[in-house]
Amino acid sequence: MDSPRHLCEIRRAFSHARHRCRWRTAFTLKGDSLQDFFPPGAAIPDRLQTTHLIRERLRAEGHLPEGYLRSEIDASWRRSLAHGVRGHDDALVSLREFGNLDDLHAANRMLLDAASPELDFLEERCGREGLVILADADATILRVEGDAAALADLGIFDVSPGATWTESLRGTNALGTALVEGRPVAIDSGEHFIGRLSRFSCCSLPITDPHGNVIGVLDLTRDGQLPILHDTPSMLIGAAANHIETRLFEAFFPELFVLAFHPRRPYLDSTWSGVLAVRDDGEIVAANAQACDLLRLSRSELAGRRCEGPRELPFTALLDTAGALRVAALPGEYAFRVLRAPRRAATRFDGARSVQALAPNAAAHTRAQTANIDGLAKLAGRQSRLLRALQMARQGLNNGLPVLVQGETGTGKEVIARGLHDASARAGKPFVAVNCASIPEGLIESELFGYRDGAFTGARKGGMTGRLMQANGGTLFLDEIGDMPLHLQARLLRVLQERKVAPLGAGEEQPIDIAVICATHRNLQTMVREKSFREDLYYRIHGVSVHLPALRERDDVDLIVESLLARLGASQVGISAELADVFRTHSWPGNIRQLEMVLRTALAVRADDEYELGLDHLCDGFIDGGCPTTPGTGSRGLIRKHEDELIRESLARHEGNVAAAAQTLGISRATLYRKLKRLRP
Ligand SMILES: Nc1ncnc2c1ncn2[C@@H]1O[C@H](COP(=O)(O)OP(=O)(O)OP(=O)(O)O)[C@@H](O)[C@H]1O
Repeated sequence: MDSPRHLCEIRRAFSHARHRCRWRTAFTLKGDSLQDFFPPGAAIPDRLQTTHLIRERLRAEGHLPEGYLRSEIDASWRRSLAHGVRGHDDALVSLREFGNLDDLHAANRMLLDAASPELDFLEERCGREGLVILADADATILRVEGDAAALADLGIFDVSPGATWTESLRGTNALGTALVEGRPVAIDSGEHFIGRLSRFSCCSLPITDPHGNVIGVLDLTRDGQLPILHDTPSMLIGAAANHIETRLFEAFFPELFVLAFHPRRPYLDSTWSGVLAVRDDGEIVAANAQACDLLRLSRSELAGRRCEGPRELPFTALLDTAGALRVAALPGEYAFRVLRAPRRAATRFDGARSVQALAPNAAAHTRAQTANIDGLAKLAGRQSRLLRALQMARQGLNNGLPVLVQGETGTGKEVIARGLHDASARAGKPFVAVNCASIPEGLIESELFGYRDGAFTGARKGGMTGRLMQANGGTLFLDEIGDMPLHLQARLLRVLQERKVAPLGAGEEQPIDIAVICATHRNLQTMVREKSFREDLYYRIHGVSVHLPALRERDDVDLIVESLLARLGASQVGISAELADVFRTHSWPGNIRQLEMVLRTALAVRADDEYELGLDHLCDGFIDGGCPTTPGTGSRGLIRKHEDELIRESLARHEGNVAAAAQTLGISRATLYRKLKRLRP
């Protein structure tokens, strides 16, 4: 029940907050009582008072009163609570320092390079007011500019490269919350979940790559409350994020034209202009959010279209005879500027040039020698055989050999495929995963090969770029290759041999440059003997083979538990010796995925102040007869039941939004769709 006195206090502070004026004063948060933070007689900011009282209430009564925080902050505080973050005492929040800063920087080289000029500029303009921070897509800080020492004296001592600021670890904070929300977020002083951060305000903007994937976040953190109106620093940081995204177009597509356009010429250099990456022949490969808004088409609708005139798009883009891209808009429609022409002198689009231009260049290759190789070592844990196989696979990929990853379900095949891509010369290029088991049979062909406008009844207007072409220049990961229908195996074989793709309904073939990783839990040799898998395709994809051991065969379950707990935002939690023993000897039919579910369940049932998981946190019958340890029997059923409940819960929480539910569950959308098939009556 609400305590009337407490509610009254919060209401009073809340109504002051509504009418507050711009406030700025020096204060230091040290103790537990709000009065301790201010010199006698100093004005206490209203929002800080409100949030302080709410935090007190939460501590005393264990629940968050409704209706006092802004709705996005309220939602974030509730998520913070669900993650077990403690608003008053974050002494136990350890810094999840990235093991090796060189690795962290190598893994984010493209983002760092694109952001570097903006960070220097922002430091000059806003460095005295606070900190300018760039973090990666996991909220791990890459670079900090500004007077970090001054802010450290005031209580933020853990803002440094390598420190992770996910919401699950540190509660509501602009960096972590902007990544969860996928949009710009401002956190005003006391709105931080952890009391220690109350005197600071931050605004963060996610940074997306040209395909629309969030790859980082830019943040401005200042002492004191947020100004009511957008002030110069907040506007500068918004423009900076935009410039970084445009520069990423140039870094992502060195072989393409990058164009800016806007209906009004003076706006061409502004943050409102649309940006497109366009091939020599006018085909659009990528578009920024503003381009989508201006043309009223989504990214996927734009990709693959040609700028061919009024019926397609209101402009044309073609090479002239001198090899320069000429863009012409309908009269009065758009103004254009070519931001960057391809590095090589452009010639008319032809297969030979295209493949050459898309092949990994020497610089990328050198980068890949250093980038993320440690990531593979981490994935291999203490399995020296696996590490050797992964090193061979990486070399194989760099030399154009396909890699086949085999292992039982849940052993981490997709994780390994991504790790190999990240450690290869194609790191930073597209990694396109296709789950051959989750796409309806009738759609696999169009999904893989794409189609031209009008290729078949019901085809999307403007056609669609297939997954093979989307992976051009990068890596194609064909998961569950054993489930690919026979007739498509023949088409895939042809693509792998000829390195050319013809979208459905198109006569001409386009050259393609991809590295290929396939994975399966099936025994392909048996399938070849039974004639359900083509022998020639088997030998074509079986370049370097990586066999992933089942969890019961691994002697480093402890390392995997550690990495899973960290990923679940519970790196401060450990496991008891007895539980470690049980984990080591269990047969784990569902492998790492099953272990992850068990840990998720155990974390969910532990009390807030418990930092060691023990046998008591296991589901009933996990150890005794109720959870037998032989594969394929009751244990799988029990784990499945928990898994199904988590899936239903997550879908309900996200009102049926599969992408959001998959993100919360930490699985890919394709995996969630596959699991949903099982849930259907
Ligand atoms: N080395 C690892 N450390 C920690 N977690 C891991 C590791 N490998 C895999 N995982 C986690 O285990 C789960 C299953 O991994 P993944 O989907 O890659 O397995 P899979 O073999 O492809 O599964 P399936 O056969 O069902 O497609 C994922 O949640 C993944 O993040």
